[in-house]
Amino acid sequence: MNLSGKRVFLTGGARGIGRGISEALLSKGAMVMFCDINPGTGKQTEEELQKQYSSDSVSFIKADVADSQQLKAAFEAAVTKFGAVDIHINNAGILDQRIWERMFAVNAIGTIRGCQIALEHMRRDKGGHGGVIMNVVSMGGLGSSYWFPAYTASKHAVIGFVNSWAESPYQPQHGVRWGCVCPVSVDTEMLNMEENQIYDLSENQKHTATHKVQISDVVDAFMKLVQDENSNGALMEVSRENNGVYCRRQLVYMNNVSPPCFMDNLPFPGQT
Ligand SMILES: NC(=O)C1=CN([C@@H]2O[C@H](COP(=O)(O)OP(=O)(O)OC[C@H]3O[C@@H](n4cnc5c(N)ncnc54)[C@H](O)[C@@H]3O)[C@@H](O)[C@H]2O)C=CC1
Ligand SMILES: CC/C=C\CC(=O)/C=C/C=C\C=C\C=C\[C@@H](O)[C@@H](O)C/C=C\CCC(=O)O
Repeated sequence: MNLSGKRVFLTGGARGIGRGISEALLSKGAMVMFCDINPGTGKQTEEELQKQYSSDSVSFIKADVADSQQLKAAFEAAVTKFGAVDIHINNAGILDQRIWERMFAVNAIGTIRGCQIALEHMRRDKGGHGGVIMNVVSMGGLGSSYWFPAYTASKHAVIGFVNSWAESPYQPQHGVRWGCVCPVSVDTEMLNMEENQIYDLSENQKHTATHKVQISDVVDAFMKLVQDENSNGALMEVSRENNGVYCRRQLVYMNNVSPPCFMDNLPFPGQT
C-alpha cells in the first residue's frame, strides 16, 4: 500500500508509540490528524511535527476517546479537513488497575467505538471509499498476564471485536482491512508506574528490563502491517524474540470461503 497522500486519524498521538507512528506515516507522505486527552503535550507535538513536515500535513485535536461525543467530533474534524479518512488508528490506552473501569472505558470501549465510527465512514456498502483500521493492542491481548488482568481483558476485548469484523462474510463488501500490533513492554512513559498500579510491580520491572522493546520496533512492525494489503485480521507480535512477526496472518476473503488462520509464528506460505 502506498502511503503517500493517505489521510490518517490516530488516537493518543501526543507522545509514545502514537507519536512514533504519526512520524513514520508523515515521512511516507501521509497526512495525519491525531487526538489526545493531553492538550499541552498534544499542542507541543503538533508544533514540532509541523516544523519537521508541514503545517498542512499534521494537526492535533483534543479529545478523550472514552467520551463518545468527543471522539466522534474529532474524527469528523479529520473528515472535514481531509475530505475523508483512509486509515484509522486506535492507539490511546492506559494501564492502571486502581481505575480498572476507566481503563476499560479507554482501552476497550474507546477503541471499539473508534472502530465503529471509522467503519461507518469507510464501508463501501454504505457509500464510503473503503480503508484500513489498525489497532495498537498488546501481547497481553494474546494470552494471560497475571500482573495486570483487567488491562489484559481490555486488550482481549479489542482482538475479539476486530477478529469478528475482519472475518465477517461481508468484509469484501465493506472494503475495510483490519489489523492489530501486539507489543511486549515498550520503552515509553507507560512503564513509569506507581506501586499498586499493577500487581507485582517489582517483578514486572525485572521482566521489563530484560524484555522491553523500543518505540522504533513497534513503528517498524506497524509500518509492515499497514502496508501489507494481503493481510486482514492479522495479529502482529512485537517482541525481542519475534519482532514484527505474524502470530496470525489472515488472507483477505476470497470467493466467500473462510480464509485460513495461522496461529503460530511460522512464516506465511510463500514468505521467507
Ligand atoms: N508501553 C508499553 O509497554 C505498551 C503499550 N501498549 C499500548 O500502546 C498504546 C500506546 O501506549 P504508549 O505509547 O506506551 O503510552 P503513553 O502513555 O506514552 O502514550 C499514550 C498516549 O495516549 C493518550 N491518552 C491516554 N488516555 C487517553 C484518552 N482517554 N483519550 C485520548 N488520549 C489518551 C495519552 O495522553 C498519551 O499521549 C496503548 O494502547 C498501550 O496500551 C501495548 C503494549 C506495550
Ligand atoms: C509493564 C506494562 C507496560 C505496558 C503494557 C503492556 O501491554 C505490556 C505487555 C507486556 C507483556 C505481555 C505479555 C503477555 C504474554 C502472554 O499473554 C503470552 O501468553 C502471549 C502468548 C502468545 C504470544 C504469541 C507467541 O509468541 O507465540
